[in-house]
Amino acid sequence: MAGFDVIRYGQAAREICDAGRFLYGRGWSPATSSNYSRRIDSNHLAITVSGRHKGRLAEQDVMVVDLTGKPVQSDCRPSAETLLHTVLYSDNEDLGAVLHTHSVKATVLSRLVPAGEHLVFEDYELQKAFAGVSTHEGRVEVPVFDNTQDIAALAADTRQWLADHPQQPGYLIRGHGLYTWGRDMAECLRHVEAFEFLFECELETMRVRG
Ligand SMILES: CSC[C@@H](O)[C@@H](O)C(=O)COP(=O)(O)O
Ligand SMILES: [Zn+2]
Repeated sequence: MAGFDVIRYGQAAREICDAGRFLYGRGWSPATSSNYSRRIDSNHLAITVSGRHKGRLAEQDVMVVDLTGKPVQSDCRPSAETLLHTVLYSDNEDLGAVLHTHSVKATVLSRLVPAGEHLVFEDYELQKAFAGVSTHEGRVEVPVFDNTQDIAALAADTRQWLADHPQQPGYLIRGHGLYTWGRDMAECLRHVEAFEFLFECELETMRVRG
């Protein structure tokens, strides 16, 4: 007994591999950066093995962990940032996928937001690409957490923030990248694209204003 449905694992692994090819192709997951996960059931998720090239993922590059981040039937090491994924799934049973990317725009913009401030998207039609947003007339607040190698501490900080702001679609880590999530992989990929478009708009606005 695997302890999880192997057919669902196979489907999750294929979705993760396809997402990797797309995100690497767009330049948003360079040089083995990034990690991706997909829920299998209420207690298991499929997640990328640490250090793998995201543009060339195959099924053996995707493993199963439980919601504490413990590997299930695998000798591989899961993503070093597994806890940033598991806290999201633990606190939201409707969550089906999490994508972490390292684009140039996310990285640069995260360094330009002053310490203690959020990035705020306002009056962009494309905000409606985020789940639950039906008008441009709202605010999407994106917190910027300081980067750290202490992933357990960062996971605790992100968990607290999400508990206080349950509708937000993602967060940045300064000088590092984006975390976003969705009910399924399609929604999660849409969120990555929406963030990237909005990051570019913000950076271009700053450039034009000087
Ligand atoms: C290639 S440096 C990026 C890593 O330090 C990390 O931030 C990352 O996104 C990938 O880590 P991984 O352990 O492969 O999931
Ligand atoms: Zn990273």
